[in-house]
Amino acid sequence: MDEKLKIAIDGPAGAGKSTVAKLVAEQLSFLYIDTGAMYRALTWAAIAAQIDLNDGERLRQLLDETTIRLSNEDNKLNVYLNEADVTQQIRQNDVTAHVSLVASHELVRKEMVERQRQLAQQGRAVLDGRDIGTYVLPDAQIKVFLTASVEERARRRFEEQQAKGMESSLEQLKEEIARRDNLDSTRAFAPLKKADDAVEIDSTNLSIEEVAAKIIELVKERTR
Ligand SMILES: Nc1ncnc2c1ncn2[C@@H]1O[C@H](COP(=O)(O)OP(=O)(O)O)[C@@H](O)[C@H]1O
Ligand SMILES: Nc1ccn([C@@H]2O[C@H](COP(=O)(O)OP(=O)(O)O)[C@@H](O)[C@H]2O)c(=O)n1
Repeated sequence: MDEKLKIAIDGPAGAGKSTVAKLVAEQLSFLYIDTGAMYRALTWAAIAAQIDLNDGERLRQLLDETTIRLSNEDNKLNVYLNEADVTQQIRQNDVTAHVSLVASHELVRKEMVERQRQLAQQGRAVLDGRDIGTYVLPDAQIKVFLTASVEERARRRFEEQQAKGMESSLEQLKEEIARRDNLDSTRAFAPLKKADDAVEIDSTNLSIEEVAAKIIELVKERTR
């Protein structure tokens, strides 16, 4: 297998990208790079520093002063911002509500994409996000566009939040997901969209294991 093999998984919120990317990476012993966690970490830092999230130049300045490290310890993904563990904080509702605005700025994206390409250079890797197959790694050998109905995606988030003991409403989650998808797919720079050469997988009626198996099958087909 190619030492530099890359798997790009893009798609809307709640389609199962991170869950499946992590599983595929584990099964194939690839590095897993959660690019959404990087945008979330910057958003968390910007909120903490009370920066205007419409100000792309200021956000870029903050990013330039900030290190974001993704680490995989004991099968758990941890995210460090200037070496402080922010793994839990970046999943908070206020970060989720503002991350697409932060990620819409071209100045922010250019630097994030640089960092993501550098991380991916380390070897075989699975990256998940919104623009991996179209922009970050247009030459990735395997590209998947993972979707599911908005109802199913909201249901999954609802269950996830219930399990964590977080207050939430299904209707609100559906609205929030639809709003974020809209922002992500209509932004001017590197919007969420299926790459022409990506394989679309609709996970609405598939289990996590079934989606992972389909991706591993694609890898086997392409590397035969
Ligand atoms: N195929 C699936 N069937 C059922 N639940 C799923 C499936 N894929 C993911 N999930 C669950 O849905 C939630 C959202 O998945 P996640 O991987 O965070 O999505 P994304 O990274 O695309 O936003 C998680 O709680 C996950 O366990
Ligand atoms: N490659 C990426 C990854 C995430 N993002 C942004 O970051 C947000 C959070 O990404 P995520 O993958 O953590 O989102 P979830 O779908 O897991 O909630 C997305 O809604 C996008 O606005 C992006 O613009 N480009």
